[in-house]
Amino acid sequence: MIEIKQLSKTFRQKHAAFRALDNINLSIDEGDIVGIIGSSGAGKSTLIRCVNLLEKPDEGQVIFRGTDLTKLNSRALASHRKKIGMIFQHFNLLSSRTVFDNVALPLELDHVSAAEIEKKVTELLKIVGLEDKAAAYPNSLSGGQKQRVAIARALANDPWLLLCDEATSALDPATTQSILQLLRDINQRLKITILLITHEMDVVKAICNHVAVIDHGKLVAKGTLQQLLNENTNPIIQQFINTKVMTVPQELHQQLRQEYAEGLSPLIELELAGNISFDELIDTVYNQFKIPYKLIKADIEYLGKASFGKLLLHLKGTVADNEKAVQYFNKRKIKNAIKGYA
Ligand SMILES: Nc1ncnc2c1ncn2[C@@H]1O[C@H](COP(=O)(O)OP(=O)(O)OP(=O)(O)O)[C@@H](O)[C@H]1O
Repeated sequence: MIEIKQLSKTFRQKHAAFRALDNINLSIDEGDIVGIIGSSGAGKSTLIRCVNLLEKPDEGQVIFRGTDLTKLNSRALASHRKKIGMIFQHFNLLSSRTVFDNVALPLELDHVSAAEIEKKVTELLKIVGLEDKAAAYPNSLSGGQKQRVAIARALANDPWLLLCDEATSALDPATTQSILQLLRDINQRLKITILLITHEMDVVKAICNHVAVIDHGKLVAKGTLQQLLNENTNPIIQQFINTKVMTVPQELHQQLRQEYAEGLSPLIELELAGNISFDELIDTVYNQFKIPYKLIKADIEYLGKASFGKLLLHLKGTVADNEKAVQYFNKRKIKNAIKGYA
């Protein structure tokens, strides 16, 4: 569907030049939902904007269904661009136009007849679940509804590819889920390929079948999420999973001693990085080492049989048994840190 080949982009300012994309190679298959992740400033937006030539790359090719977009004149490019829809974090709707007229805009610009516009917009509003809002103005809509309007507008020209630039970042978690569900439906029912940028693990987990990681303008990893997580070497992916800090609950924190003393038990933080499941870990601690424990906190993501995330365990075994458990964690390469004794 899309092949990005040796793509580079340098922003030149008066006294400085900044290489935002450095020799990116990425191919996206028909029907894929690909997520691009990376730290702030890594080049994600620049990459997605280069795909539809909103940003002109200095070098490289963007081959869209066999045509290199970088080689087209502006007229031919405009015609190919119709098959690439785009949605944005802040929706970019026209506040002076109704929902219907916002969705109709690309069709009006394409000189489609009024009757056809009526039919198409009605159909699109139905797809995004906003049939009853056709006459409303954007200001009267919720964030999720605004994004639905933007999605309907992006679908007006029956695109093959939909680019999403942090499309759910301004939405609450429940609305995010409903927009992701809509994007998944669009992908499956309308067979539209999706390329999205996100900084949210949940978005990748919910809908992406492939992930590309960008760092300082370079593509540093690509594959299924499972593959990338299993590789377990990429600090950006690790950062992406383990963003949450495990704070010790206040009451326990007050009892916590830094040094071991008789009668105290270790409070241990464990980091699961896909090499063991949460269930196996707990089973080993309890059934194999016979250590009674208290699970203080857990922030775990499940992906197939693997688990990712952090947990706080208060191990209440004998000193020798607790020590055996720590040796086991080390052997299984499970990062662990004793936060204190209580
Ligand atoms: N028009 C521009 N002129 C100069 N520098 C730019 C321009 N656009 C982007 N940059 C720089 O290129 C780098 C990559 O920017 P980009 O917006 O692609 O990053 P990003 O990964 O999308 O970041 P974020 O997650 O914060 O949106 C940044 O250092 C940015 O400052």
